[in-house]
Amino acid sequence: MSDVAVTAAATALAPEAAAAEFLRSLVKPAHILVAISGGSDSTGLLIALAEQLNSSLHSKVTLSAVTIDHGLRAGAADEALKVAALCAQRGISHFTRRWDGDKPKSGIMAAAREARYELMADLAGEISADVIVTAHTADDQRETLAMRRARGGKAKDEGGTGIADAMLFDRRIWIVRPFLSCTRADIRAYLEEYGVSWLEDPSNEDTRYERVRTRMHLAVQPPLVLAANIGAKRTALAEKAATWLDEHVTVHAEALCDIRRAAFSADPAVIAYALSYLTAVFGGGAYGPGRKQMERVRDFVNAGIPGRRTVGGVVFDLRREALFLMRESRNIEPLALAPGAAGVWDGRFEVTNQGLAPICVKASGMDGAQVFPPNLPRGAVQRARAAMPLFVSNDAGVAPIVAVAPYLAPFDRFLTRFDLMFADRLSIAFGRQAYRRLPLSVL
Ligand SMILES: Nc1ncnc2c1ncn2[C@@H]1O[C@H](COP(=O)(O)OP(=O)(O)OP(=O)(O)O)[C@@H](O)[C@H]1O
Repeated sequence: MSDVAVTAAATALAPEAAAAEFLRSLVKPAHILVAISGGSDSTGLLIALAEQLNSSLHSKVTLSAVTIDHGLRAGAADEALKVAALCAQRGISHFTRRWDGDKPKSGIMAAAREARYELMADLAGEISADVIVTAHTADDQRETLAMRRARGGKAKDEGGTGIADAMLFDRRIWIVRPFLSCTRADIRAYLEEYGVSWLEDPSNEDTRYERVRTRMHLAVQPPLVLAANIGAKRTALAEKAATWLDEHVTVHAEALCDIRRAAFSADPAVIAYALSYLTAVFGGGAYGPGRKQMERVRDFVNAGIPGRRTVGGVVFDLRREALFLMRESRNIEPLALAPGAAGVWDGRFEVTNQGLAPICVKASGMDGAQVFPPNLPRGAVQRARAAMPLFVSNDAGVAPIVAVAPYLAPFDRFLTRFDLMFADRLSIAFGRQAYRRLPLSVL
């Protein structure tokens, strides 16, 4: 058993206790949007929250519920109606939202999840909900960690977070998972006690899904193991990496950064964590490279021989005084924007066309403007300039008018609270506001 694992007996929370703890953590008044599929976990979460609120300890809390019909199964619309009926019985406002967009041929699960979060976040905006809650359980957590381990991931060390207990989606709304320390068995027993039934999702039995196979495998393993303090380890790492960032890293014009050589004598785990996120941000990726790749970069720096390496679309340019990072100026796709339209270019910049003509955003190449301080090495600056955005108007007579902001890809869609400290510092280094705005006192 790894050092991050503790037995369920020590940490599993009863559903009522988990609901009560979550309600206590909210800054009141609060409006909670419960994501309910109708399965046992999310039905349990809705009932547990409603019961706590009925006991009138939290009179300033409002509950609403949402079911997403992904348009993928014939029975889904019917299930949403059943959930709506349950909510009506309890006097809880219920909304159904349907995913009508084009469905991709591969990666349907990931696309459905993305669409689900998008629809829920939109609804939360419409009804002024402060927070969305989903009913991920300790069993889900255990399955996720087992799957990552099976894929050779880093679930066992501090880099592996599993499912986060709170996540900022799309810089818009926090999604919190109050049942992450509850077991499915306890939730079902709780519902049975209240005489509330739930829907069984047929895909839960479908062994074509990796999660279903993992669940079956885990069912015959020794008692439930929860990775309870993974979050604490990750938070500590994010805080150390934030300090490292403050002490050693300077960002220039949102496209070039230098890291003092002395930084590389720090704890390897801290360096790998920070470098991975820096690589994602400068390379425009949603995820950073794995720890092994970052350790190779660290070894390259510590070997001390000036030269260049490219990892994850980022050039690591080692000079005598510092390591410089910038986007590799190859493979950068142009982005067309109609008047008034906004989009993310190269995963790095959010651009809004505020002019009257259509524009194209592309890599500057040799035409890059001089936006960097004069004392930086020329080669590094030239490379960074070449990968900066250039705005070209489709109407030769009209100059492009744009608003540009750095887009920190790994944090702007799914920011976990473990990474909050590091994300805050990095966004400030990029001249952006920090992320902390939250209706939860626990965060
Ligand atoms: N169709 C749905 N409508 C509303 N909420 C849903 C729906 N599907 C899932 N959820 C919410 O998400 C939780 C987790 O569901 P599930 O494990 O099926 O999703 P997942 O795809 O594994 O997780 P993730 O939320 O990370 O995408 C549920 O307990 C519920 O709160």
